Amino acid sequence: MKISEIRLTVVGIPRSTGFVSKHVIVELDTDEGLTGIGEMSDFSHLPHYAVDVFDLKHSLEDILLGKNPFDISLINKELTANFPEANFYYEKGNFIRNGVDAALHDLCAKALNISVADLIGGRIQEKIKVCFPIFRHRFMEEVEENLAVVRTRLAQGFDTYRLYVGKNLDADEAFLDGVKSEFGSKVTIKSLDFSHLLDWKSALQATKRLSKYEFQMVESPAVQNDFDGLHHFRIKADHPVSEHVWSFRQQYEMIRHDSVDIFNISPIFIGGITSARKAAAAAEVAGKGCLMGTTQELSIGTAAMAHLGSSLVNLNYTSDPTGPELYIADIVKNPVKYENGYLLVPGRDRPGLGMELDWNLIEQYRVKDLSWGQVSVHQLQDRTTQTK
Ligand SMILES: O=C(O)C(=O)C[C@@H](O)[C@H](O)C(=O)O
Ligand SMILES: [Mg+2]
Ligand SMILES: [Mg+2]
Repeated sequence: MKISEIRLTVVGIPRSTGFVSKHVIVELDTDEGLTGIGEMSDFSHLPHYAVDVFDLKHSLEDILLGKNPFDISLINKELTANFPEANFYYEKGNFIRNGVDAALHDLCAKALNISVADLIGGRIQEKIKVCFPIFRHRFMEEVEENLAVVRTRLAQGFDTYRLYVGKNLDADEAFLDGVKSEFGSKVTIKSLDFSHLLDWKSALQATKRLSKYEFQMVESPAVQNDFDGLHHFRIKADHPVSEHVWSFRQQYEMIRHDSVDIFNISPIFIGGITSARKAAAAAEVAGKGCLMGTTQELSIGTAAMAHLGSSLVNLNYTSDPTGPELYIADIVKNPVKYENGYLLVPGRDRPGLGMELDWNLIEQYRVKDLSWGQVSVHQLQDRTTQTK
């Protein structure tokens, strides 16, 4: 079997907050009539420049056309040579490799008539515990809006939340106070996520201030790649520390500096299912915990994570992917499902990722490229359309 054609389609899909995320859908055709699909999810992150999708298609054609899709390791090696790791959380090369690697997995599993989870080691869990995101407060008036989000989502079964913090601590505190008094033990706060916005000392002070409320861990409480800072924070804080993995060098440094307790691993930020499995294995070997993060994928990207999570032996903390619940629409006929705060892994009876494209929806949300339009740094950091 040989890859014979590549198609890249860009969609721009708003979230219920109004923020629009742009994604690239990848289709890989083969000479045997099979098509694999993948997703380069959420290009709407810093850095504030756009990948030229027309040009990208040509680069990928050079790498992929004529290759046997089962040569996943070889193809990943070539992808990494062309789109190298850059030690930045939102490095777009990782998004590109991720979309291709997902499509390869979909294609190979379809060729064998098995699911992707079965291709990569089989199923340890059929559902994955997830938390719902509460985006960062900038103003006090957002506290009530976010408590209303908890009210609505709790009724749908989401009993665990992660809170982005660090821009308005009074509002962060008011939110946590509101959650405690209104929902009590019915709601769990999984993490406070500082998103690298503060240096470790400021994050430590903020964490101490918010520690009168219960939460399970603290994420990204230092600037990016400050491995010593994360270590100092970790030694001084009572809570476990989690950090995203965005390159193998960075993961190695975090292990060497004993910077974290938990690795937040997601295919989008490390460049695919293949790399995410390596990162999870490294976490296991280093004796660290593991959870699956998110960029807020659509259903194809989320299904890829569900299959990955299903096969991981060390997924020992609540994970993050809830994208399909945040966007106002999806681009597949059969979106992934959530039940009682769990992401359900598509069944063994559905070959590949178990997703089928819906071209009516794609046409509705298709945009011509990844260009940005009007958006500010704070909107990108806080995933909001709020212009104040
Ligand atoms: O844990 C994180 O960090 C995220 O979830 C990052 C978010 O910015 C996410 O990528 C989003 O687009 O909302
Ligand atoms: Mg995070
Ligand atoms: Mg994102």
